[in-house]
Amino acid sequence: MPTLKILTESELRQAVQLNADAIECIESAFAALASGEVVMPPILSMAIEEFNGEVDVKTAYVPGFESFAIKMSPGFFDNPKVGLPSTSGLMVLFAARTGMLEAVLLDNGYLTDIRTAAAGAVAARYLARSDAERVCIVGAGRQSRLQLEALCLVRPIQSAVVWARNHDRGKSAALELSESLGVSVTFGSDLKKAVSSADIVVTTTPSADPLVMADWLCAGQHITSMGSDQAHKNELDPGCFAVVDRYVPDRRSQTEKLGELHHALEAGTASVGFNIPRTRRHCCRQSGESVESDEEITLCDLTGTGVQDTAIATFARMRAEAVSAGIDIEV
Ligand SMILES: NC(=O)C1=CN([C@@H]2O[C@H](COP(=O)(O)OP(=O)(O)OC[C@H]3O[C@@H](n4cnc5c(N)ncnc54)[C@H](O)[C@@H]3O)[C@@H](O)[C@H]2O)C=CC1
Ligand SMILES: O=C(O)C1=NCCCC1
Repeated sequence: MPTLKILTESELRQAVQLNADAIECIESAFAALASGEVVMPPILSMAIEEFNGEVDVKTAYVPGFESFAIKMSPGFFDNPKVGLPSTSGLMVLFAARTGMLEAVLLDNGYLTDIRTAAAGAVAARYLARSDAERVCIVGAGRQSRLQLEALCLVRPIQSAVVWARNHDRGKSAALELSESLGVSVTFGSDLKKAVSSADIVVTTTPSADPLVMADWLCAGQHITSMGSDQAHKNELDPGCFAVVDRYVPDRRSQTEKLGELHHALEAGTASVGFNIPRTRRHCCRQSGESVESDEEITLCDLTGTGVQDTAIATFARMRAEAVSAGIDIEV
C-alpha cells in the first residue's frame, strides 16, 4: 500500500531556515530553469477581488529530481486587519516517475516565504554591487522582514530604512529588524529619500499603484521588485524601465503578464523585444549573470516560479526525513 508522509509547519520550520543552504537550493533552481529543461506551466491564478484575495497554483518538473511539487498558495491581503497572515497554503509532492502522491507539506506558506526571500538573496548576489551596504525596504509585512534578513546573508549590510504607508507598522518592523539582525534599521516616512540613499531597494507590497519613481533611482543601485506578482500589482513607475541598465526577470513569460515588465510594456517604456538577449539569462551561476559595472542600475523582477516550489519542497522533505520528522500514513 502506498505511504504518504505528512509534515506540519513546525516540523518544516525545524527542517528549513533562511540561510546559505536555502539560498543555494533556490540558486540551483534558477540554474535549472535557465538550462531550458524544466517543465513549468503558467501559474493558475484565481482572483477573489471581493476579499482582496488570490489563490496561486504553481508547479514544475525538474529533470533529475525524483519528485515534483504542486503548491496551492492563497494571498488575502486584508487578513492582517483581522489578525491573520496574508499568505498561507500547502505544498504536495508527487513521484516524478509514477505520479504517485508522496508527501503533504502543511507549511501554511512558510516554504513560500523562505524560497521568495532566498530568491531576493540570489538576485542581490548577482546584481547588487559587492559593497552594497544600505537598503531601502518598501512595505512592512512578512516579506519586508525576510527580504532584509536574506540580503544580510549575501551583502555587508550596515543599515536599512523601512518605508510603509502605515507608519506604526513600519516603525514596529524597523525595531524588530534592528534587534533581530543587529544592523541599524529605521523607519523612513520619505520614500524618495529612502530610495535615493539606498544601494539596494526591495519592494514588497501588493500595491496596485507605483510607489518608486524613475527619477529617484541612482547609478549603482540594485532594485528587486517582488511584491508585484499579479497583473494588477505595480510597485515601480514604468519609467524605471527607461533608466535601468540591466533587467532580469525570474521568468519573462510571467513578468510580461504579472510583473513590473507588464506595466512597462503597457506604458511603452519597454518594447516587446525589450532586452531579449538578457532574458535568456536568469539570476543564476550557470548563466553567468552578474553586475558588470558599479554604475549599472539593475532590476530583478520576481513573480515567483514553480521551480522554486519544487526545489524548496524536495529540500524540506529531505531535511525532515533525515531527522525522521513527520508521520507516515498508508493510503
Ligand atoms: N514574487 C514572489 O515570489 C512572491 C510575491 N509575494 C507578494 O509579495 C507581496 C507581499 O507579501 P507579504 O509580505 O506576504 O504580504 P503582507 O501582507 O505580510 O505585507 C504586505 C505589506 O504591504 C503593505 N501594503 C499593502 N497594500 C499596500 C499599498 N497599496 N501600498 C503600500 N503598501 C501596501 C501592507 O501594509 C504590508 O506592510 C504580495 O503582493 C505577495 O503577493 C509573496 C510571496 C512570493
Ligand atoms: O505562490 C506565490 O508565490 C504566492 N502566492 C499567493 C500570494 C503570494 C505569492
